[in-house]
Amino acid sequence: MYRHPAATGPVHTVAAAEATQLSKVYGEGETRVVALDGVSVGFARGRFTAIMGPSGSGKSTLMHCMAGLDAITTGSARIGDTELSTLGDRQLTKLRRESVGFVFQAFNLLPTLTALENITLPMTIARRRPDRQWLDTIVDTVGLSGRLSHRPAQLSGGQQQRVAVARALASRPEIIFADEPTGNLDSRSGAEILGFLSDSVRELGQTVVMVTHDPVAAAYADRVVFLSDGRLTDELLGPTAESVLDRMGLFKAKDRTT
Ligand SMILES: Nc1ncnc2c1ncn2[C@@H]1O[C@H](COP(=O)(O)OP(=O)(O)OP(=O)(O)O)[C@@H](O)[C@H]1O
Repeated sequence: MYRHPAATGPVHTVAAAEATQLSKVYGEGETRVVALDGVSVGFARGRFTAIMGPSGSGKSTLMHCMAGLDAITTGSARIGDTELSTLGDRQLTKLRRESVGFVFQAFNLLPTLTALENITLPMTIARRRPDRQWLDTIVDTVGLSGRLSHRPAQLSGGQQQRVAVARALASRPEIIFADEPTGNLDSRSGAEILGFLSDSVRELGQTVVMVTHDPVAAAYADRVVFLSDGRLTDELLGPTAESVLDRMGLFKAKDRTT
């Protein structure tokens, strides 16, 4: 099992990441916003979870807090056995580099590097030698074999996002967080990316958490958790696009009656 060097206490984790009574407050006085209000949720190992909810419900905040990109106000956020609030900036940077993979809506590739250099960049920075066989598997999985020496500007949006997915997978992180990974893609490229993310879970045992607005995207996940006004309000196992839509409709109907 993964164990961060800074971790203390007993090993008891089944979740790759877990929030317990997690609250996040931005600002103070008149600008105070409670973005997360006592959220408790676990993201099981080797599972694909989608986070859904209306705009402003706290989806990105939850992802950022769980990924150690944003400090929590109260409660607990853990990756593996590591309590993020106990880590200093340097330890957090190390944890993000070693244990977390990211895929963002804007592909966030370095324009001067080739596809291969972008994929291996986090490991280059960490001075870790990539596992050649693993790298080949990933590059094959995302269908980039013929494009490794291309720079991002020479690749389509879908191919750039495939590079970002390969980069997230390359170091076999404890967990991958994807924030609207198909937001900038046409539906065919989007479906490919979602297919790669779910393949990485089912075939490679990766843990993936994805924020999305799209019921079709959410249907690739094993489980959907719904946020509303900073609270976890519902969840759906084995979602289909129809069941997600249905559930979202229900929320809208509830909103109208309260
Ligand atoms: N840095 C910040 N400073 C102040 N308030 C913030 C900050 N980031 C987010 N918020 C507020 O926290 C709440 C939750 O925002 P968040 O971005 O997590 O929502 P979201 O569900 O991801 O929304 P969207 O679907 O529109 O991306 C919102 O009310 C937002 O305005």
